[in-house]
Amino acid sequence: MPAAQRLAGDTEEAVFFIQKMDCPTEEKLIRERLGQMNGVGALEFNLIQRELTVQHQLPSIAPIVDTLKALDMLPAVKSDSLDASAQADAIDQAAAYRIPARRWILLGLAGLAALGSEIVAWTSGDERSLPVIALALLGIALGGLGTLKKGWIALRNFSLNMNFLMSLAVIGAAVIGQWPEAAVVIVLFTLAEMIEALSLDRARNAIAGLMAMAPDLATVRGADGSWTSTPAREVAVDAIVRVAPGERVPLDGVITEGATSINQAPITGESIPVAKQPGDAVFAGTINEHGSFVLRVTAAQGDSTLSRIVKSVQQAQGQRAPTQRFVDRFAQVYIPAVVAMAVLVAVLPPLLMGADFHPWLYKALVLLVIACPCALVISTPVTIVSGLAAAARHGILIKGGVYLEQGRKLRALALDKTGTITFGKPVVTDVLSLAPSANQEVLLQLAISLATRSDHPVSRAIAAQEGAAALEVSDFEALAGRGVRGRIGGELYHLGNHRLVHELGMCSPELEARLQAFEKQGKTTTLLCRGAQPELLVAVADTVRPTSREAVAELRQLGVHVVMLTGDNAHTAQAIAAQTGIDDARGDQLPDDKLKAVEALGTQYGEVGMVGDGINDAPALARAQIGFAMGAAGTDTALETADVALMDDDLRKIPDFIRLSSKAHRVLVQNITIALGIKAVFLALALAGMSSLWMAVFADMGASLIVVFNGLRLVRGVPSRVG
Ligand SMILES: Nc1ncnc2c1ncn2[C@@H]1O[C@H](COP(=O)(O)OP(=O)(O)OP(=O)(O)O)[C@@H](O)[C@H]1O
Ligand SMILES: [Cu+]
Repeated sequence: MPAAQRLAGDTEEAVFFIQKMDCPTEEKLIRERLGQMNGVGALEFNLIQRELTVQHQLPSIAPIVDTLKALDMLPAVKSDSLDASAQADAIDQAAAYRIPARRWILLGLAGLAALGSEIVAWTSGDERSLPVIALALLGIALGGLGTLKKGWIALRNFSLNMNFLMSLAVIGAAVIGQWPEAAVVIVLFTLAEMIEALSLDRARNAIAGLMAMAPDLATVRGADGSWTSTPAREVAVDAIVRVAPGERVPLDGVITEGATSINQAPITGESIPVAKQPGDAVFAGTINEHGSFVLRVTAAQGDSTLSRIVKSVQQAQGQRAPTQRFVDRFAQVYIPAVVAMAVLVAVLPPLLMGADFHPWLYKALVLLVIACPCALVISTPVTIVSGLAAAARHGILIKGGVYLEQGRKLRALALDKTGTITFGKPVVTDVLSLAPSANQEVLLQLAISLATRSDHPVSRAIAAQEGAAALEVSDFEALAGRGVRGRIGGELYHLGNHRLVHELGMCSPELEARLQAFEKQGKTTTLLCRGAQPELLVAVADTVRPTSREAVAELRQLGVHVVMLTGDNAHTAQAIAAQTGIDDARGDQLPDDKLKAVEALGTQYGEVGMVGDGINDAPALARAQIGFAMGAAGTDTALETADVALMDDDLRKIPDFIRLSSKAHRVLVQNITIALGIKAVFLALALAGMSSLWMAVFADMGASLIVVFNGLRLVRGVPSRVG
């Protein structure tokens, strides 16, 4: 197979919708032809969406279209970076594609003709009488011309594919006088292809079904204040939309009036209603339970969180998972090997042993049918897509089949504390003046003035304190992992943690003892230092999420070592870890320490996952085999950068993800075993002369159906938490 050329410099991209591309054999054919064209680079196939993405450097896409047409692929242009106006050509064909009734009727008639031919041959005892041949030809003409045509194209392009093998088998059967059998085989094969196309549609619908959750219409306020029903896709950002009780939210937005509770299951997978009030974000597709409310639209329909989830799942399934790559490589060797074997079977026994020519030729034809790896090749993508779709429904967005396959191998998981194990919304619990003479009010005002300038959760907690108005701060600077500093009224102040105080050389045994008392209660301590003197101590406490403890226990059951990595001090880390059931907690971690910790976990345990907010742990997240982000429904970056994004803040979704990964793995192994097992059985039967052609086709069809339905089983859901 020609490798895709590496194109240097800028490339253009065109996306085609190819209705006829529903079997991996078509992919192979296209890959072989387009791969040889000058100026064509990477090709990306998405069989389930029937999409082909071509990177190229051609002045126009016409030659690509011509090549595809010559292969009888009937491409429709979905997008073309050279010609933006081409876009409308085929946007929703994938969704609208159905097998036309005409084809089913033709196939039914073909089946009757084939059956008739079989019956006449059987009752008359003559397989080569005129009526038998006429009926068989009728069956082939009605049901098999498509296959024969594709077979001919494959032959012209020297591509050994399923259609070619089938055509050869049918022609071979006719040549040796097995007319009824030739007709039955081709009808069965066509039927199998149609059923396979249908089942792929089901896999695709698993994804499209996600999108269908957002309503098409929105009630929008016009300039005159009246409400009109408008198609959601036409509603612009900042429009004002009303949502009635029981309705689904049509677009992403922020509530401006009214309060309600919303079932966010379509986004987060969690059906417990969430209370919403003005200022809260709501998502397209979620269900408004009680109140009626008004929202200001924050994203057009195509950019809504739900759309982005769907796009992300579609992209994810376009990338090949490791098993799929293996299966594809295997198929490349398998087909030629079986074909070579068929040739030997047809030629050797008659030549060497003077055996009868006919029975061996027949066996060879059966082998050709068995050579079709369709079931094998289709089994993996169907399983992966089903798994990705099931996860998305459960509020877990997996960015590629790779991660779905890898999840079950996780042996260690590093968690960040603030916002991951805890809510990340600390509140001030204690304020303590360290200099007895000083005025605490004034010190607190200074602390608030500095804290107001920072977005760090600890600073935000302090800034939220009641106090006199914030003072002017100059030379403000944030000190990562430590705190902040700035000048107020000409004097330099530091506001930061224990580490900062040490680095400034301001700690004392007395202060140490005071700090420890708070830290051991799981509180985070912050000190305000004037010049060279710590003067005010502020302790803040964060609440552990109730789901964290359960998640940690489940992870441990799954054999995953859980580690807490936090920038907070070691005592606080220990205290919070104890509340959560984590026995390995590491505090005082700067971003670089977190990275090193993840690396060390990798060598000690194997595959490592990391959950973080991506601010102070971006390097560690990138280094982990799987980087998780939480609460992705609200933040764009988390949705985009994580390998696996949890749409809400429930850590229990990680054990769910691992279980889904194990289940997907089991289904993959089953599918490969079934596909290869059936082939092996029929290989033996064929050589023993005990399999007929139609049995081989039937077995092939059966195997395809079994693996597809087995794969689709995954859509039904994420394995439950109990047990
Ligand atoms: N802007 C700031 N204002 C106040 N304190 C800060 C600030 N930045 C850092 N700190 C102090 O430094 C510590 C470490 O901060 P860092 O941002 O590295 O981790 P974190 O967000 O607290 O915890 P985690 O690593 O679990 O997310 C904080 O616990 C806090 O005490
Ligand atoms: Cu100290």
